[in-house]
Amino acid sequence: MSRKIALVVNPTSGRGLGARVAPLVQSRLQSAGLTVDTYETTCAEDVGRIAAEVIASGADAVALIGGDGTIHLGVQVLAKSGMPFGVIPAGTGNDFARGLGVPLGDPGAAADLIVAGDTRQIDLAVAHGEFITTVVCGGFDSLVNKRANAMTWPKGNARYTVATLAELRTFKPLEYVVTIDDQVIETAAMLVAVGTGPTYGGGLQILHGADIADGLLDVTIIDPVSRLTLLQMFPKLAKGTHVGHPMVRTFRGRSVRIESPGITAYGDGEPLGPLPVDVTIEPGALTVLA
Ligand SMILES: Nc1ncnc2c1ncn2[C@@H]1O[C@H](COP(=O)(O)OP(=O)(O)OP(=O)(O)O)[C@@H](O)[C@H]1O
Repeated sequence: MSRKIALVVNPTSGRGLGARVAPLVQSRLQSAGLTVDTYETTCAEDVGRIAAEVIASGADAVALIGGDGTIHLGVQVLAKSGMPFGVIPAGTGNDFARGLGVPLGDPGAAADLIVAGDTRQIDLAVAHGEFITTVVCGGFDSLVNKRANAMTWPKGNARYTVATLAELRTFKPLEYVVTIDDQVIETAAMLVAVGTGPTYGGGLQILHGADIADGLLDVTIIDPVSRLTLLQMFPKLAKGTHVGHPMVRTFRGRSVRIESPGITAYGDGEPLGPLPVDVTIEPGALTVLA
């Protein structure tokens, strides 16, 4: 009997990329002999509702066409369900797909991973009662995230560059208390980021070397640096070569609390709520086709 795949499409992801790649992905899956039921979301709430329907329908797996925001919504329902979950990246950031090693910019190749059907278990972080698939941040980066989310221009990752330059003009280091398991760190810092996946902001390796299946949270603290030094760090973040910089500290742990007054925590690029935020880990919570 052929495997039954539910293909859930956010047509608005990546400014319409989701809608554009859906027919190609559907026909690739069908020509490989899979039975495909396609669902198109009409609003954010549809993602979780359809994911729950799919789990109840007895489908063998679910594939999501979308970006990190759509995946975040779907994972709230798919986590701990045991339902194998594949991703066709179609967003602007695609950091979850990047962390999994799913090919970007090649929906056919991403669909082939779903056809292959190999599964593995990966970890999820939990913060403010939500599953997080990539990074929780609270600091300079959450201000950049907030500004970038509100921008309609420029398109794609260039938004983060423009937002970074704008925030840099006025940003001052923040006072933090960061608790990693039993270790309490009181420090001034530019940002504190924690999570399971290595990147955010469309490929910035803030948690360079993070293993999505090691049962641990990775933490990066960037200590107070000048605006120029922070700016110079961005190309290094893209390559992961910021690690080893004397003002970059990295840690691993099972629970992390970030406290700093007046800052909002972001998770998977979406606002989670004001700090403090407690981040914990759910090892192996998601079954992925990748
Ligand atoms: N029809 C829809 N179905 C699902 N979500 C929708 C829809 N219309 C708007 N949205 C909103 O779109 C948001 C963003 O979608 P998504 O993350 O897939 O794309 P993106 O923002 O282009 O990419 P990325 O998050 O990778 O930067 C979702 O979090 C949701 O709130």
